[in-house]
Amino acid sequence: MAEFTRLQNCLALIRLRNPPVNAISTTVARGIKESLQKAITDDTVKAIVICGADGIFCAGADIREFKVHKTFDIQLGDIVDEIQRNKKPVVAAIQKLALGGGLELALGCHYRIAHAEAQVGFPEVTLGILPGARGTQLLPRLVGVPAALDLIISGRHISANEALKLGIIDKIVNSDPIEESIKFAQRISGQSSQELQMTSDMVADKSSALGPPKGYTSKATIEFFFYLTVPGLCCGM
Ligand SMILES: C/C=C(\C)C(=O)SCCNC(=O)CCNC(=O)[C@H](O)C(C)(C)COP(=O)(O)OP(=O)(O)OC[C@H]1O[C@@H](n2cnc3c(N)ncnc32)[C@H](O)[C@@H]1OP(=O)(O)O
Repeated sequence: MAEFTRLQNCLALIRLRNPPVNAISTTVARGIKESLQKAITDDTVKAIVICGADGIFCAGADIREFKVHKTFDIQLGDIVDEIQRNKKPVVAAIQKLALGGGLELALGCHYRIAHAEAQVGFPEVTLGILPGARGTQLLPRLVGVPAALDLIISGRHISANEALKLGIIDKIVNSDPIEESIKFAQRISGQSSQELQMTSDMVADKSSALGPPKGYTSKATIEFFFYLTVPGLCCGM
């Protein structure tokens, strides 16, 4: 499930809870969607923090459901779109792990604050799939196409430090990232929706200005580049 808490100071906290790794099951996805709706439609909420329970953000889609249904049906892409469409700033507080769909959820947020020991990555390739919930568009916007390809194709987990250097994470802390995210969300909750919209537009402009990386000129690479960067060309979630 996902727990919705209305905090003081005009903030809402959405906490993923699905032991042992807060994987995104259909129930968790529904909980996130409902919590987001509550936070977005409540005019007294000015900023939103998303975190995980029990010291871990999220290890991605719930592979227990995958084993039963042979497919993931969590509509995570819709959730990421909703976060991005919404005008209130959303901060992801990353403790320990943000993998697969967990990283896509965090990439959909406007800011990411991680604990120094956290790790992030896209392990989808180890399941024979590609990130399908906007990760293939959002990651290259932040880190560029070659680094995004490397992470998506290798499936490797990287440290918070490497993620910070690449630009995936905005800030690393040695203290509790949830507390830090709440403080940060409080600070930015004064930002007008117009300012936030301008920031989102700038990120979108930057991504559409990206061309295929120099030296990568084969037709297959260019097609893959567009697959990576153009929303809607991506399969299924
Ligand atoms: C579409 C697809 C989308 C959106 C995706 O997100 S695909 C990606 C799905 N996620 C993964 O493939 C991650 C797989 N898990 C791991 O790599 C590791 O388990 C871990 C790094 C998350 C933790 O490793 P470790 O500390 O060594 O511990 P264990 O491997 O022993 O795992 C601990 C328990 O957690 C359960 N687990 C792990 N990942 C998931 C998951 N995604 N969904 C459900 N449960 C998960 C794992 O089975 C262990 O459970 P128990 O055996 O202790 O009951």
